[in-house]
Amino acid sequence: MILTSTAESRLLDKIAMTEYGLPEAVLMENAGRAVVSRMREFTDWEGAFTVIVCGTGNNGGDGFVSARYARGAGARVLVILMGDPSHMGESAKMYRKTAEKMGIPVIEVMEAEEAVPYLYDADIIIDSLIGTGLASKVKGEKAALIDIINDTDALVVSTDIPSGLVTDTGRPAGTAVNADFTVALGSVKRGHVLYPGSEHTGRLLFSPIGIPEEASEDFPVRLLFREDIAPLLPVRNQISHKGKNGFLGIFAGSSGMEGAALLAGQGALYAGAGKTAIITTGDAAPIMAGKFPEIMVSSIGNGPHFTEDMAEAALEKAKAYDVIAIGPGIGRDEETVKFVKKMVENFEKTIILDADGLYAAAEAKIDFKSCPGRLILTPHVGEFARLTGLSASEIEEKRIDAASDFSKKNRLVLVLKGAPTVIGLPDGRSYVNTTGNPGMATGGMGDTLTGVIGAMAAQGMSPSSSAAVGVYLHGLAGDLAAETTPVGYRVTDLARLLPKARAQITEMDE
Ligand SMILES: NC(=O)C1=CN([C@@H]2O[C@H](COP(=O)(O)OP(=O)(O)OC[C@H]3O[C@@H](n4cnc5c(N)ncnc54)[C@H](O)[C@@H]3O)[C@@H](O)[C@H]2O)[C@H](O)CC1
Ligand SMILES: [K+]
Repeated sequence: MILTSTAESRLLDKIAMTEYGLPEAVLMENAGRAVVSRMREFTDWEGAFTVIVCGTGNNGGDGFVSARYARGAGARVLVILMGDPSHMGESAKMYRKTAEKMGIPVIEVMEAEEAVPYLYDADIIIDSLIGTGLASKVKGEKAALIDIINDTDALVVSTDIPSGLVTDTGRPAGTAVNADFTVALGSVKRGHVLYPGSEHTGRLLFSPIGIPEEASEDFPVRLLFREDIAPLLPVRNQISHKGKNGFLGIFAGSSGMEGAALLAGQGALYAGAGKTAIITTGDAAPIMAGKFPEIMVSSIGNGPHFTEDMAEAALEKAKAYDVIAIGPGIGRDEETVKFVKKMVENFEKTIILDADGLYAAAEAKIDFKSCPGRLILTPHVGEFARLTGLSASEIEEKRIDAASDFSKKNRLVLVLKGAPTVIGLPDGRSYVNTTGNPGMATGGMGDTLTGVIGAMAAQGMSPSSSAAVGVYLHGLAGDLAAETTPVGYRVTDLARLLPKARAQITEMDE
């Protein structure tokens, strides 16, 4: 499913109207009706005192349509209109008249205070004050009205996007409605999935409004749902044997940081890699040996961490692997930085670069475009800040564009971890993941994800698909873990749920 910016959602409306001949009034009718029909599953309109708060834009127009359908569903309805009615567009004006013709009371208010008696009495409030047309910081009486809506204990349903939320960034423009439900109309917007927009949105529902799918087929940002992932998963047929499911070599660990390497290996194991090897340093190997009988642990050179002179032997060893991962627990010694540089600039198959492997890449100023291999980088915001020179807040402000700009410029796959995780593709398109939860913000989750993505790539998937499936699966396993223990579940609990998550994806596909 596509994820749109404000400009893209406006373009979609325009294409629908001009190229497909769908009048604005039809889109608006579909929108207003969708809000009421999608909510039937979650609330009983019958007898509910419903106050529809309308602005003077098309979001308000949707609200006048919703008033009719809520009435039709048995609710007692009343419309509060705030703003200069002369600003209303033709469709919105028309639907106001329709509602009034049916005897639906429309109360024009200039001050938020006037709306107080109705709002505090409401069972349900439909928030149709401002949608994607938010122009700047919400000012004056509309801001006060939003704060009153948030203060009531009515069930709040936002039309298209919570009023006051900036569609492109998910940030409140001064203040924003805290909705219990938001019905996204025609497309899911970036503000619905970017933090804190995802909190203001509440439970996100989606409804098409008649815009043909073709209109958006080349839009660059897509949300990853199960139906996007299922077709990408390699089918494990009966005769499949470990050789077919690929060989992943994980160059990881150092003295005192053996755990990260083991967690990456564990992630690969439970994600179905055919064979998994951990290659580590002389001092770290004995600590790891035997922890997972299925994982071959070997070492190159002696000493506490990787050094440049180990690179030749490592590249020799790496010939046996289909995919390698570099980084979990390798440390930041300058010799290790040189080791990583040699590996990344000479290995010709797929490399997942993570954790201190990313630190090394930034320190050594590796020119990713000139590397012979297919790269997948998996930074969290801090590692990405070091790679790009952007600050963490600059990145969070434009997480989707920051990821896709970087992946396009460096012609690689970038997994920008966080809420939500964004996958930038070499051609500048991007995926936004829809699985995962706050319980996953703990040490070792990233190491595990490296192993999961490595396992997907080892099973023959392209770097883009490996990243998409790996991130989705990892988050889904985290959601399964959270079902039993909301917070405080261990990374290992998540890893052990990977096979169940994978089965859940393929089962539902049959
Ligand atoms: N375009 C279409 O074909 C369809 C759009 N749909 C709905 O329309 C809105 C977008 O409508 P738009 O007319 O562009 O503006 P809004 O109604 O979202 O907002 C304008 C409204 O808000 C007030 N306002 C704007 N900025 C501020 C501010 N900073 N402070 C206070 N008030 C502000 C302005 O005065 C107007 O009253 C979209 O979200 C959909 O809901 C249909 O769904 C489908 C057809
Ligand atoms: K709204």
